[in-house]
Amino acid sequence: MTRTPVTVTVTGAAGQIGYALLFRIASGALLGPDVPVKLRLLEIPQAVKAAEGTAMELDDCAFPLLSGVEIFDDAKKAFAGTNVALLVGARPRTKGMERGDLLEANGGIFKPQGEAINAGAADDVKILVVGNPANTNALIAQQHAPDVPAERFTAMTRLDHNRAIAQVAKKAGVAVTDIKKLTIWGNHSATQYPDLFHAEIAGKNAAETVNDRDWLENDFIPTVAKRGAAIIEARGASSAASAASAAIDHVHTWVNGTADGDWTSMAVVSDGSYGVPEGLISSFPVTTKDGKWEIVQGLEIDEFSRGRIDASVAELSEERDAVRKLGLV
Ligand SMILES: NC(=O)C1=CN([C@@H]2O[C@H](COP(=O)(O)OP(=O)(O)OC[C@H]3O[C@@H](n4cnc5c(N)ncnc54)[C@H](O)[C@@H]3O)[C@@H](O)[C@H]2O)C=CC1
Ligand SMILES: O=C([O-])CC(=O)C(=O)O
Repeated sequence: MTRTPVTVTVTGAAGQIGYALLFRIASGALLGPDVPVKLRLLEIPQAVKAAEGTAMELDDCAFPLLSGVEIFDDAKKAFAGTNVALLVGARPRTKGMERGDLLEANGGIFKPQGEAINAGAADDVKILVVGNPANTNALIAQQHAPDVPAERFTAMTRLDHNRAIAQVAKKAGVAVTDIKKLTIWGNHSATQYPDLFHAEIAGKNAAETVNDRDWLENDFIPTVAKRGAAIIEARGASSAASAASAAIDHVHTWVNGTADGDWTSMAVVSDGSYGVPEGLISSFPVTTKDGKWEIVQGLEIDEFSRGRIDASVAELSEERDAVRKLGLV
């Protein structure tokens, strides 16, 4: 039986993450090797031509699962009927821009995109916001889509999650597949808290197995939290292929489920769990099943972890206050 193609909308399609992402979606990595996809690319008018070039290359790959590519510079059209929306395009911070300016500029993108998703996306739409500041951009879009269940709006901390797994595996001299139950808490920013106290290495507590508190506090946490800046320093451009790979992982896990005995990190709308104020889009440990996520409950949070989680969540509250003042939420 031939399946109906799933419609996937990608914003910022002509950007560097878009270039790394689209080919993997079309190859089947996003949804699975038997799921045909239809791509809808959204760009600003100046970048439509570049998106057309990428679409030509997608044609040239003759991907068996790709049933069509359409390009738009109008959000309402791009999100009409979409099942999966990957919101990658955002306004980067430029010289002389204050944080408030950045939030305002992104509000100008994520408010209309939230409205467009509300107006025309498919009933089962799932949204991943990658464009920074990802958590607050997701909050802005979610607040302008009152008819879409809030839990469908998520923001990406899977890149941080994957970065943390890679660092622990290297430190412990094990395979990345031996690391389970890693959690990124809070904001996708330098305040994020990668948590090893609930993680496992080959079935044993990760923090105890590593048994190196100095490394955990002064190497592991800052390395993961500042990895984005380190990549920019080394590459002269921000993470692109790894960000695209994490976006694929995020949606694939959301749709296909977490493995038994493991969880992942996703920034999702808080229900008040772990003292995170309700409504903030904050990263938590989550399990997924049948296309739905659930926050892992009952983890004991010690004083050290409490302080780290609270600091990152306080930053999210400040960002929410700032966009409230701008009338964006
Ligand atoms: N959450 C995460 O872990 C990560 C997030 N990022 C963020 O992802 C975003 C994209 O990164 P890159 O692809 O490297 O940037 P880029 O600058 O190469 O591409 C962004 C693209 O978005 C487009 N765009 C701007 N406004 C748009 C709008 N209103 N509608 C549709 N498209 C629009 C631009 O024309 C451009 O082609 C940035 O905000 C970056 O900071 C990057 C890495 C990791
Ligand atoms: O810092 C940036 O612009 C890119 C980013 O979010 C990351 O690499 O984590």
